[in-house]
Amino acid sequence: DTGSAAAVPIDDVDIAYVTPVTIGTPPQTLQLDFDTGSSDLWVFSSHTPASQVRGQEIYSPNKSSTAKLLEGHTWSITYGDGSASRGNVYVDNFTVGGLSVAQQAVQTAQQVSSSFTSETNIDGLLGLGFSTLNTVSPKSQLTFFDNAKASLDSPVFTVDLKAQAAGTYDFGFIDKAKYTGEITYVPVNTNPGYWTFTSSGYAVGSGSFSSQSITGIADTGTSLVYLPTAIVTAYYRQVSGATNSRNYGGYVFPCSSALPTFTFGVGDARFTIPSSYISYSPIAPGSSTCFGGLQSSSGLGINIWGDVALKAAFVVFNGANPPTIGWAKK
Ligand SMILES: CC(C)C[C@H](NC(=O)C[C@H](O)[C@H](CC1CCCCC1)NC(=O)CC[C@H](O)[C@H](Cc1ccccc1)NC(=O)OC(C)(C)C)C(=O)O
Repeated sequence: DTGSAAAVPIDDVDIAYVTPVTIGTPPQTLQLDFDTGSSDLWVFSSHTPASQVRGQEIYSPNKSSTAKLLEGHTWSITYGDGSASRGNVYVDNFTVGGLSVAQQAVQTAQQVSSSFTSETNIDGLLGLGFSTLNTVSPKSQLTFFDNAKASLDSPVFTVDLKAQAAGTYDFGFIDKAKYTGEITYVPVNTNPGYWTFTSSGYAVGSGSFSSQSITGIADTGTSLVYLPTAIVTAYYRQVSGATNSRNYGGYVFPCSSALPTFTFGVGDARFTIPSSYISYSPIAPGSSTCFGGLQSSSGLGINIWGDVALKAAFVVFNGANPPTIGWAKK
């Protein structure tokens, strides 16, 4: 089996991407944020209080002839940005881009935090991290990828995110038309459950490449790139007027400033993030001060290669044993 579905930016700065999925019988279509940085599949549902729903599509298990309540199971999750949700669990038919899983655990929200309510374009999340991170209790549940893996032609999914355009999530195959040159694979550390790998170093603009190990997670659910402070200050030293603003919570700079590119290494391969991705967005609509797409990870305790980096590559998440991650130019 294989599957392929679109990854569509939800706004004009690619803060997140959503992918259509269908749940139940007859099929109910929702737009989910596919997230390699977590491992819960949860949706806005008929159990979500109306006061917390603002236009999101919902899943109604009572309208699905194949839905079954997972008795006594609950879930509760809090993400890095402080947003949270919790609820109960059903199993039902679940399809992504032609790839179906018959008894997928679908976590129905009974409570979502205000940031989810206000994010009207996201109807829920589909976790693509390792199932060890799943929060369902008393028995944790498998991700869609883990459930589908045995039926896939190859135990992989690939991520091709684009700037202000629809990209794709492919399951079970590697589409040669989506990348150029070779794919460079490196090991993945699955503890505690992210796709953690080690980059071989970085360069700012046309500067020399600094070979150093940068261990971090490949996270489709994080918008920006968060790296060690020394690297980030070296970058913004090349940007006139850049400051690390406590007020705006990170590096900002005059939108008119010239920005260097940022290159990162994976093994012997080199990937360059265009300046336009790092000139992320004005701090407010129409402002001449811009917020950087590269920020310090010092407060996070983990380095994160988010969408700003993933957009610059074609990435293979290889779920074989042992798992690896592959990066290619496109
Ligand atoms: C609970 C654990 C098992 C897993 C958990 N994993 C994570 O927190 C990482 C994961 O990738 C989560 C997944 C996101 C949660 C919030 C909704 C969107 C998905 N990432 C995160 O928690 C990181 C948050 C993102 O970076 C937000 C996302 C966003 C999207 C739309 C609108 C506003 C904000 N972007 C964001 O803040 O962009 C700015 C900085 C430009 C404003 C953890 O490590 O704690």
